[in-house]
Order: sequence, then structure tokens, then C-alpha cells
Amino acid sequence: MSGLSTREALRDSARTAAESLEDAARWARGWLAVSAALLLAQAALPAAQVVFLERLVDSLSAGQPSWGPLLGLTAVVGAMYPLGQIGLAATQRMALRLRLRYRVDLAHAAARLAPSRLARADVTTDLEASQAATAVMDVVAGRTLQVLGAGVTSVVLCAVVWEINPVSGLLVLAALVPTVLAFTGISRMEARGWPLVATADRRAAYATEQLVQQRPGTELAVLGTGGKVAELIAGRRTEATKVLDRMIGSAMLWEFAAALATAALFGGALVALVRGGASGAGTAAAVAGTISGLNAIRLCGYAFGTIITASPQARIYRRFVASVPPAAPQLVVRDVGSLELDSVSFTYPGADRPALRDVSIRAERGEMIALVGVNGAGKTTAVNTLVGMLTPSTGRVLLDGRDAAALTEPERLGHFGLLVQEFGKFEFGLRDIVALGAPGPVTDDAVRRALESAEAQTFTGRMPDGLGTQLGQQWGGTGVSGGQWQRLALARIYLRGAGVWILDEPTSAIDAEAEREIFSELRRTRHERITVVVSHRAWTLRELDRIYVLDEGVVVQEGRYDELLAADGGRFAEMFRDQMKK
Ligand SMILES: Nc1ncnc2c1ncn2[C@@H]1O[C@H](COP(=O)(O)OP(=O)(O)OP(=O)(O)O)[C@@H](O)[C@H]1O
Repeated sequence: MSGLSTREALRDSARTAAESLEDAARWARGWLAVSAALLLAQAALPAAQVVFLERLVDSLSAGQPSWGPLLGLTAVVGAMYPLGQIGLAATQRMALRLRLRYRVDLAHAAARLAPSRLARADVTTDLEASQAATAVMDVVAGRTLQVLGAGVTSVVLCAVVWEINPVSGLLVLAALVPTVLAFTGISRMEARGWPLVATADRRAAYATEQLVQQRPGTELAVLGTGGKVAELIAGRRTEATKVLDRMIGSAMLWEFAAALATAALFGGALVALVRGGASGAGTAAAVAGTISGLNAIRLCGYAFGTIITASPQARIYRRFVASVPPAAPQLVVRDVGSLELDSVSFTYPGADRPALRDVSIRAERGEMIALVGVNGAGKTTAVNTLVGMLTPSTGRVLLDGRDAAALTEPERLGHFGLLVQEFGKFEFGLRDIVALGAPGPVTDDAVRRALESAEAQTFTGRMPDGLGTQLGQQWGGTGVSGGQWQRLALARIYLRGAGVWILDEPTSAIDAEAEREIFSELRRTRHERITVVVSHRAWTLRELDRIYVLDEGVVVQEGRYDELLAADGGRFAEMFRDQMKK
């Protein structure tokens, strides 16, 4: 954007203005019509003022005062303020509807983003910029009408003043030019400045969240080190403020120069009128009309500036929303006979060694297998290649014997119920929290069964409003402990009922008694699916069909719990012997 020429910036703004009017015609047609009619009527007032004033002064000079022009003038002057106010209210009501629409469309687009795109930093940045854009795009249609109205004012005024003095008429029209040029310059400068402000703001907002959110905020308060985070915030906010300050300073200079040039052009128009030998009536009328016109052009400058500043953001919004494909049908594949990682290797971009090397893992329907290994061994990477969030450098992932690479992302994800370590703590109503597990409609009975299977009925059964209970104290709802949140996340997996379950430390925050219940339920229902557990807890591995031991990206051992523990000098025995002594 920083390289945009004035012509490109103007073309961009014209496109943004046209697209906004199209949006308004689609979603706020009534208010668009009302606003346009009011602004058009208002635009004609300065010229009408000239005509009536000239006639009135003429009739007075002739010694025969005429009531028609006086009444006309009274109507024009009387209408100026109310028309402006009502027109403004109408454009605000149009903007409200547009903002709602832009926000809803953005939410739907964000909801359609595939996990592989969500993982990209540029996509998250565009998403945040689009969110910010909705707060400025909503007014563009109204501002476009104001600019068009000011154009009409200038042209009509130029025409009537032309009748009195052509040079003066042209100068009135030319008075638009400095304003347009100044705001074009300002917008180009802002296009360079805003990304810097946005980055600093994003970082400051992130740091602020750490301070004010209950969990990280409490941790910092206990450590007594919140002040360090406050310093980080101060640094970022100061950075942003400096850039903004420079931007406002330059904008002031641009606007001042434009105001001088406009005043000079109007001055020239007045001089041309006085010296042009027009009648006293004509001169008086044109002077009064020109002063009203100056006001309209000042407003136009502001409106034009808003459009030109909003257009880079509007462009990001439209590009982002258009880049998200239409909603694909979300399905859950319940019957999966087998899965396999077949000699899979994977290296992260820029890494000097592979995170997975020639890893082969398989499981059949009804089996429960485990991936174990120390931190950084490659478990999460293996899971991510399995579900398709990472593409193997070599090797294949097979689902029911077929290469999973041939499936679309939603088709592939439909095979899995994935419980990750950083599961969502969604502070919605209880029913909604669990229903998020499955794409389609969900019955209350299904929600209750899922809660029971995940050992969550013990605490949800006591909630004040049943399945309608709001969770999260910040909403005045019921507070839930870490382990209870984990059980709710597991309930989503039960409700989903996919053919393959991948449970990464599913009971890490859960007490031993509930953990035993949860694993016994998982074993009882194992025949319906393939279960892959990632765990560091020895006893949860005991009754599993096969355990794969990963070390530095390689499967170094494979077998049942007892076999692996008995293998002297093996990696598994080394890792878990201490746990077994306890
Ligand atoms: N996004 C990434 N970019 C580069 N390297 C990564 C990335 N994610 C993980 N790694 C590296 O890949 C290796 C395997 O990481 P992985 O997250 O799969 O381990 P893990 O076994 O799941 O560990 P943990 O038990 O801590 O969750 C590690 O050396 C890690 O540093």
C-alpha cells in the first residue's frame, strides 16, 4: 500500500465507495434511499439560496418587494439544519445495518477457515485486520453520499454563480481540488502508519489480556511480577502513540495547506464577483451562496478522507472474506476400520533435523494404542500428520487402507475426534459447550449421555439451570475447575462419535478416581472406534493393545505395557520404572 500512487489511491477509494453503495443497496435499501433523497435535497440548497437572494435583492432595488423569493429564502435557510440532522441520522441507521452484516459475514468466514489456514500467521493477521475494518467500513456508504452531495452542491452552485460571473463559478468548483488532494496525501501517509500502529496495538492487547484474564493474571499477581508486563504494555503503547502523533501532525499540515488554498480560491471567487461588474443583487447572492458552499466542501473533505482512509482496510476485509471457500458439508465418519502411518518422516521448515523419521504406526477398529515419549519426542507431530495438519515429507497416512492425502480437509478431519492438551474452555451455556462436538443438531439426551461417559455428570448434575447453565464467573455463571473443564472437553469427543479418537493427555488435570472411571468407560466402549492415547501416566497405559515409544522422532520400541517394562535397558522401562515404584 505504501507504494500506491495518488491515482491508484483514488481509484481504490472509488471502488470502495461503489462497493459500499452496492452493499447498502442490498442490506439497507430503505435507509439508503432516505439518506440519498435528504442529501440531494440538502445539496441543492446553496444554489437555491443564490437564486432566491438575487431575486429578493433585485425586487428590493426596484422598490417592489416580492414575497415569493422571501418565502423561498426562508424555506431554504430553515431547511438547511433539519435536513442535515435528519440526513445524518438516516446514514447512521444505514451504517448500523451494514456493520451488523459485515460482522456476521466475517464471523461466518472465520468459522469456515480450515485448521491448516488458521495455523498461518498471515491468516490470523488478516482476520484481525478484517475485524478492525468492520468498525470503519460501515460509514463508507453514508460518506460516499455526502461526497456525491458536495459534488452536486459544487456543480449546481458553479452553474448559478456562472450566470452571474463565469470566473467566479469556476473558482467555486476548483475549491474542491485542494481538499481532495490533501486527503489523498493524508490517506497515503496513514496507509504507511497504520500497520505499525496495528502491530504495536496487537502486542499491547495480548500483554493486557495476560494481565486481566483470570488465569494468567492470577499467576502474575502471585508472582508479583505484573509490573513487568505493564512495562511491556507501556512500551508498545508508547510506540503506537508516537506513530499516531506523527500522523496527526502531518495531517494537520496537509489540512492547513488545503484550507489556505481553498480560502484563496474562494477569495478569488469573491474578488472576481466584486470586480466583474455584476449587479449588486447578483454579487450579494453569489457571495452568500459561496459561503454556504464553503461549508459543504469542508464537510466533503472530511467525508472523502474517511473513505480514502477506510479503503485499504476495506480491501483487506473483502479479500479475506472472498478468500474463504463456501461452507463445505461437515460430516463425521463413524466407521473407520484401520489407520496407519506408513514410514512417515517430517521436518519442520527451517529445522536442522527431522521431527519424525520413518515412523510406522497402525491400529485397527476396537484397538487402543498409545504414543509415549519424553517432551519433544515427536508425539504431537505424529498426531498432526495423522489428522492432516502437517503433510509428511515422505511416507503416507492411510485411512481404511486408502491414502488420506486424497481426501479433502473436511473429509479427513471428519474421521477424528481430537482432544488436544490446550482444549477450549468455552464459556457458553452447558448444552452449547458439549454440542460443539458435533456439526449437526444435537438432542439433550445425547448431551446428557456424553456428559455421563466423560464423568462430568457428577458436577453438571448439580448446576442451577441444568443444560442451560451459563459457565464462567465473568458472565455471572458457574465456575468450573481445570479438571472439570477437561471432562467437558472429553464429553464433546463422546458426542462427536468419530471413528478415530486421539486423546492427548485426556486426564492430565483429573483426579485419580475420576481418571480410573474415565479409562474404564473408554475401555468399555472401545469396540466402536480406534483410540489413540498420548500419555505420560504409566498406569493409563496398562491395558492398551500396543504402545509406541518415540525417541527423537523415531519409534524405538513397540509392544504391550508388560512386555515393554520387562525389556531391560529399553527406553520405556527407563522412562516409567520410577513411576512404577511410587
Ligand atoms: N512448529 C514447529 N516448528 C519447528 N519445530 C517444531 C515445531 N513444533 C515442534 N517442533 C520440534 O519438533 C520436535 C517434536 O515436537 P513435538 O511437539 O512433536 O513433541 P512432543 O513429543 O509432542 O512433546 P511434548 O511431550 O512436550 O508435547 C521437537 O524437537 C520440537 O522442538
